[in-house]
Amino acid sequence: MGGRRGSRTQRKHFKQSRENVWKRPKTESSSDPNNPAWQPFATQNPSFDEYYKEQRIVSPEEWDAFMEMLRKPLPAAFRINATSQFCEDIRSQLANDFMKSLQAEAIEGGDLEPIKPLPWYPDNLAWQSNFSRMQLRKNQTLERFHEFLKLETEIGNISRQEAVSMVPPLFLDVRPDHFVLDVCAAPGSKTFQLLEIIYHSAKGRFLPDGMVLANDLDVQRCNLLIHQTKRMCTANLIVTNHEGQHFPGCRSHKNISNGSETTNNLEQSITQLLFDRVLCDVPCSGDGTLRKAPDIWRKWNGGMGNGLHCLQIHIAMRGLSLLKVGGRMVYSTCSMNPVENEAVVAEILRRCGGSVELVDVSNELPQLIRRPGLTKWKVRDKGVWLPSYKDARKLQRNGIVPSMFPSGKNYADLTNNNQKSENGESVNAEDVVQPDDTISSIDDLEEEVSDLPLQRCMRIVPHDQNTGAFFIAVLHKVSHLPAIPDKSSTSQGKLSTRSELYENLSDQATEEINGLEVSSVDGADEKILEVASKAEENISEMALEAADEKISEETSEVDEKISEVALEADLVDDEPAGGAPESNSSEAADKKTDSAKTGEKRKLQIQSKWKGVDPVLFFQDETIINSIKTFYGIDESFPFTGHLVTRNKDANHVKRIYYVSKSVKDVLDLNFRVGQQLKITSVGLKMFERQSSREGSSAPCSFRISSEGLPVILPYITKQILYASPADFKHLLQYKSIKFADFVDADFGQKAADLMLGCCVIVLREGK
Ligand SMILES: C[S@@+](CC[C@H](N)C(=O)[O-])C[C@H]1O[C@@H](n2cnc3c(N)ncnc32)[C@H](O)[C@@H]1O
Repeated sequence: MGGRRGSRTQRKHFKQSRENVWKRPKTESSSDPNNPAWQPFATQNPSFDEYYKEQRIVSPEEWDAFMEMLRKPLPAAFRINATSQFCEDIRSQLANDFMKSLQAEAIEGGDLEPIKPLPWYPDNLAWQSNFSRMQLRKNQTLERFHEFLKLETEIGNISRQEAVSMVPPLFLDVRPDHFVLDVCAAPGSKTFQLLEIIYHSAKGRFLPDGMVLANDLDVQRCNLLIHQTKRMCTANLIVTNHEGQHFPGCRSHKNISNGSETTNNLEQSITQLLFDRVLCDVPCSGDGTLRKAPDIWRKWNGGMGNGLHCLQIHIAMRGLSLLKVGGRMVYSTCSMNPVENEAVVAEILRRCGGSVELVDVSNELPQLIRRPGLTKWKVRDKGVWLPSYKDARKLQRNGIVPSMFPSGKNYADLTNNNQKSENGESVNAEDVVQPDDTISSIDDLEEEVSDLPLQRCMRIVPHDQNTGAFFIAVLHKVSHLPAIPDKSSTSQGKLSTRSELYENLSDQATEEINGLEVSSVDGADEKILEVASKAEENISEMALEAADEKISEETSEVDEKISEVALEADLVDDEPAGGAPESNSSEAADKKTDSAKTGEKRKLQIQSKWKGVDPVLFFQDETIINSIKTFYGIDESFPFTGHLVTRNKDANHVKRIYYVSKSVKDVLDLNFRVGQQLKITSVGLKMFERQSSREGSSAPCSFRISSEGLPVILPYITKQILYASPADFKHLLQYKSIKFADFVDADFGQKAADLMLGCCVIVLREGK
């Protein structure tokens, strides 16, 4: 493993295992029970039983209850969007209407409570219904409730999300001014939740000071995320498409403004993209979702977690390196497997050597039932139990690494009697055995126990509170990460992992310091001593920075490849479902022939560092901005300068103008300064759109306000805005055209007649 080659293999492995979780093969028979070919999913798998019984994730006495719950369909869960203006109405409709009206149906089905708020989720904002998704879809009596869920989801007032998947963001302790990185974010349920938390805790201020950067490796899944988060109408989100383990460092040495800043603001602009909070909800084997995706029963095998372990460590390590000192990171998976969970956490704690602590959160969310993390577990490979790395060596299991085991020990380090193995690692000669040596009985083997406080991790199991399973660990960065050698996975003479880069770079830095120290002692040069001590302080930072540069060079190559593939597959060139400012915007190409469109688009994309991705540009055309300001009478206090972005360099052909928060603007500024390291697939809130109708294009202002952006700018609009009575508002919705004289409120009719040609805003006046 390690290096680019390793990560590609891991990605392939991930994609294969991913299918287990999300896809049912097309060839499989339909789910119609009247079809004779139909077979229900087998909800058993002997290897699963053997594996988890041995891992003791639940006690032997609980085993049957655990398995029984795993075989039941998962109840539907959803969250009310705390920032929605209808939040209170929805909560009360659930508590006062649906809780009662669904009772009869629930009793018939043997459940006591039809729907209930999840007791551990703050403010009764998350609910669980004891009806499965299937029941909701099929049962006539539940139709009204199902329709309610569908409609409110579409509008963005509620989000359907598995109950346990709501847990990780709650442990992140996000505040409104935080910069949050969601490293593996698609399809975006937790991103949406994070944005909600940021907005809700900002308590109605103009826009929160914080932002969320949602990243995912998979461009198609990024589009799902964009679609999902579009319902939030946010200016505080950036969506990027990178490998999490190689996420760019964005560190600038220069502090140059784009010309839009005052000196005061310039002093405060950021020089490195670091985050207050990081969520690493990493790719995993997903067996915690068995109740939702029962096809996993058939495909599950004990090796699935082993193949993801190293990738998970790399993503988590990158997350930690992008976390500010003092910041919090949550590592989570929807897998029950200790190799993907406790083993990963243990390895990152070892690599961070005291700079990162595992937080005891037992006092947080006390109503959430969870189990402490394991301190002992075993590794299974190709049907054989391996209690320690020593055993993996004996059996020459190349895919097994020391970090998968509780001690994390590479036993070769502990002996004097060493020899070099094939891959350059030391092996105790006594331990070298033939591959056909087998381990007969697991009971004969020595059991490893971790000495790290892994009981502070949390495992949620299904039968504790009728949910799916999840694993969560909360980490706190107390100081800069050290330069750590990655002994567990080193291949000789090759820099392949980030930690190896750290090691190598930190060695160089140490040599420099040693040199300086010698000369300073010899020449008693105080200046040199000062520089030396400063250099020493900065070792890990230097290592990080140089590693970032190396990694980001490598990443851009691979990411360009991904872009090419996406372009070929027409993923990038299509207008996305949500219409957000994705890389695929086709602004410049409007009203041109297809080939001219393609030519122009390619030209624009060439200006971008990322192939197939239109660059994000600050929109600074004063003529257009002033015409918008004047036409809508936008109050001077509305922050315009530097907050408008587009994907098109040619102002005459800009079709959409997006609005970004101050936090996002700062990140975009930095991204320019560091040579566009971020591959941005979506950013900003669509605020203005060029009028396309004939009447509209002859209006004094050629841009209309988009409905997504309206809530943000509404309080600042002083012209082209009218307040209608409910009766007139209804008429406006009902009829395509109305004569001014026909409005019920004559004054409203007169004001409407006085409007300038073009877009206007009609606000519904409160009725009686
Ligand atoms: C468990 S899912 C994340 C679910 C998401 N956090 C949510 O709540 O909706 C894992 C995600 O990781 C992405 N992924 C896989 N390998 C990755 C990598 N190397 N870097 C970043 N993302 C990756 C997958 O595309 C997938 O969307």
